[in-house]
Amino acid sequence: MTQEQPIAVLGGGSFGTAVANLLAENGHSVRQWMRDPQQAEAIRLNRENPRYLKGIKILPGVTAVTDLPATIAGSSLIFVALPSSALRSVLARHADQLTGKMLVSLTKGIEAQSFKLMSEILEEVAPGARIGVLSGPNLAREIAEHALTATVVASADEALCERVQAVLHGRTFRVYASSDRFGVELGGALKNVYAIIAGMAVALGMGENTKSMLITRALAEMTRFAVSQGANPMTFLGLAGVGDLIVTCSSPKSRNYQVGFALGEGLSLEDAVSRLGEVAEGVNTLKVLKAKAQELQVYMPLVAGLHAILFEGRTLNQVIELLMRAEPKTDVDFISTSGFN
Ligand SMILES: NC(=O)C1=CN([C@@H]2O[C@H](COP(=O)(O)OP(=O)(O)OC[C@H]3O[C@@H](n4cnc5c(N)ncnc54)[C@H](O)[C@@H]3O)[C@@H](O)[C@H]2O)C=CC1
Ligand SMILES: O=C(CO)COP(=O)(O)O
Repeated sequence: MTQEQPIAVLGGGSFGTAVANLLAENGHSVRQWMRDPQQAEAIRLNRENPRYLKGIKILPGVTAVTDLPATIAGSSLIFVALPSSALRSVLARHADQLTGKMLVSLTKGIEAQSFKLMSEILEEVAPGARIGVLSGPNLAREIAEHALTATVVASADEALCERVQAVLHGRTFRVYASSDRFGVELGGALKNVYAIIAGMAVALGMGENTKSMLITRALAEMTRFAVSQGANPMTFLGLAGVGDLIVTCSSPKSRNYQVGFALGEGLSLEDAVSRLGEVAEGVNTLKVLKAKAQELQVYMPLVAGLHAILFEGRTLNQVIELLMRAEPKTDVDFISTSGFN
């Protein structure tokens, strides 16, 4: 019997660890690459990630490794769970090894200067690779603790979607397929910004009406932006759109929500981010999104409001006053202007 090649997961953080464990649970041999040799050694010895997902046992099928060229060479399917700020630089060094491989981005961010999504960076770095993204309401700790969870794999490459479904589907994890890679990936990146706002609202003791208004108007705003980029608004009604928006805006387990909550408690942005000690992609996404919306003249009052508080010295009360007094608008305007029915 031929032995299956190991599957690679790049990234030693919460999500890489959760996905590596899921794959191992389904009987696959997994190489989880991380840059920190001490962390890899600790996982080999204690079967637990010393820094992320504490208390979760890492299954024997997961091997923590630090040799990236060997990890890439040994796998035809590679999941990338690196922060958006690191993805390009880590993979560009090994571009010549990536031809023909299936690369699936788990990263929910946008590159600072270029405004590129992670799969677009992968395409640039590895033009000969087969590319997909995985996105949905997927809090790492809940996946690791076997909460029933669903996600979306998106790619124009149907065989890639089928392979990802085959390796990840399990007792507690369901994978839906989509051909709208752009919409699925954009949804995952944009919702992080609104989770910061939602966390802030909770810290400030705002009511349930307010939370519902925020989430719903956030969906309108992110869909409006996506439509301006040529995306299909229907994707935003799926798991990777409204699904991920709901979980990230309602859960104290979300790191972006935690940053917002800390801001609402009165911490500075710098202190909020350093208290977290993990990646909160929404902070960078906010900066690039505000600039892009302005350039494209897309109306995004929540993004503009959060940006004004964090980077332009406005107070929360000033921003709330502006938002509530803005001229009356129609409710689901983003659908009627899109050209989609
Ligand atoms: N944690 C979650 O619940 C989910 C996270 N994601 C996304 O996955 C991506 C990664 O997030 P997490 O694993 O949660 O982050 P994390 O903060 O838990 O871990 C980040 C990991 O990346 C490593 N890293 C940072 N810079 C690096 C570099 N230059 N080279 C190599 N490794 C580097 C860190 O050492 C750490 O192991 C983010 O884009 C996030 O939005 C997506 C879905 C769920
Ligand atoms: O993307 C996530 C859930 O789907 C995780 O969100 P945070 O990065 O805010 O923890």
